[in-house]
Amino acid sequence: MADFRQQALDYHEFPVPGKTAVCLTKPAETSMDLALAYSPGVAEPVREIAKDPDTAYRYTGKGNTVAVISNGTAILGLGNLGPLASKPVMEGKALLFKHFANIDATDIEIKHDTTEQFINTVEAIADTFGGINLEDIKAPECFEIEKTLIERCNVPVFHDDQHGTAIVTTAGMINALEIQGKKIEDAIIVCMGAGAAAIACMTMLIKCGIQRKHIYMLDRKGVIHSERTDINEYKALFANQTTKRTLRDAIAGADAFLGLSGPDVLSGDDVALMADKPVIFACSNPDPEIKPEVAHDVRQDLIMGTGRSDYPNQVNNVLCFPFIFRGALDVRASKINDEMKIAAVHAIADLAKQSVPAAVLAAYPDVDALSFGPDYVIPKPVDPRLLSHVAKAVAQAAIDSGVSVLKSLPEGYMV
Ligand SMILES: NC(=O)C1=CN([C@@H]2O[C@H](COP(=O)(O)OP(=O)(O)OC[C@H]3O[C@@H](n4cnc5c(N)ncnc54)[C@H](OP(=O)(O)O)[C@@H]3O)[C@@H](O)[C@H]2O)C=CC1
Ligand SMILES: CC(=O)C(=O)O
Ligand SMILES: [Mg+2]
Repeated sequence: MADFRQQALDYHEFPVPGKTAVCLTKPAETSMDLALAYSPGVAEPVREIAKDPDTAYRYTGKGNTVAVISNGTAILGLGNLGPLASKPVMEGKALLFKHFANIDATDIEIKHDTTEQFINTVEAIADTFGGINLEDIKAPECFEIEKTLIERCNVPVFHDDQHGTAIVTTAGMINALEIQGKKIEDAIIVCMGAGAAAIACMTMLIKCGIQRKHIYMLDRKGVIHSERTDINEYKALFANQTTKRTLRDAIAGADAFLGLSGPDVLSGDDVALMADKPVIFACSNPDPEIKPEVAHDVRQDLIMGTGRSDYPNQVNNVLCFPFIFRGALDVRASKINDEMKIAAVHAIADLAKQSVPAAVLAAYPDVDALSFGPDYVIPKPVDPRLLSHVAKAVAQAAIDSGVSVLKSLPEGYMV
């Protein structure tokens, strides 16, 4: 473990600090190149954009850029460690945008006093980019921030921890429940955590068939129930009329547990109380709510997922955000709406049922085979088909729901 820590630090430090850099897309060798790139040539696109702002998509990189913006208030499951400490995660998201979807992402970490100040800062820079990916901003402020920015910005604004996580979790949960022979409308689910990711995941699961009354949501103080007077308006949407108060009360007989909280909050004894053939997605990063080996020691009939790359079933928003933005940017969607999100859910879920290409297996040397089943409920992030499947479904949904500038997919798109 000490070795891994040093390896991770070395990865970030060498051969140059950080994980991203800028590259040029045009020549800059000759005096003519410079005359075109800079003065006097650059004045021509300046004049065009001043006349018609839409031409920024034609003459600048705007249309292929996303800003990854954080204030560091909920960095993974590590908590509020401030904007600068969030930079490795934001650079990491930029790496994933580029590697998986060829989107040029810029990380921006914002220091602020008030929520309004944060919103104003993002609004002021939003036109520079083709889209805004909000990241690791804690609840409940994240809800107002995203809503207001969607209203005020001309480009798609997407809080990844809410919707990216919800899309991937829902895709995985649909498949895992199917493998366990459970109907989604009958499933009882315990959600540990009541923040950005948890609220969005439960909202999306309801849209895809889970019954609201079958959800037990918990925060640090226990079950969110209708007699609590200390809960915000977002948690209140999930307040049940129930006598259950603790995780132990809620987990007894539950079909599924979703962890979006912190490390080691679910014990083996809790897992033993779940219904037959349970599903556990312990998605807290970097340390899950329960270690897979602890859960598997207790139950053999379990489907287990985590947010990490080093266990089967990685339930992580990386399966979504590069690809949903790819689709949205490619048809110039003005927003990322529910139709696009639900299209992404089904594209991800369906891909797990198709046979896995050799390139994916090659990236997991410890795995002999991957096929739809308990250890493979969701595609691997390295699966090259995610790009075409998810981006195409999302782009088509944007067109069909009338939020795109392009009115049909470009000829040969993602074939
Ligand atoms: N795998 C994935 O793709 C993703 C995983 N996550 C993980 O989800 C977690 C939450 O992230 P996010 O929603 O953005 O953060 P927020 O700060 O918005 O929410 C955190 C929530 O978790 C609760 N919580 C934290 N620690 C505990 C604990 N020990 N016991 C019970 N509840 C706890 C908090 O309770 P209270 O309200 O009482 O403070 C709060 O409701 C993180 O661990 C993060 O890594 C997030 C996004 C994606
Ligand atoms: C994966 C991610 O976005 C998180 O843990 O916050
Ligand atoms: Mg995050």
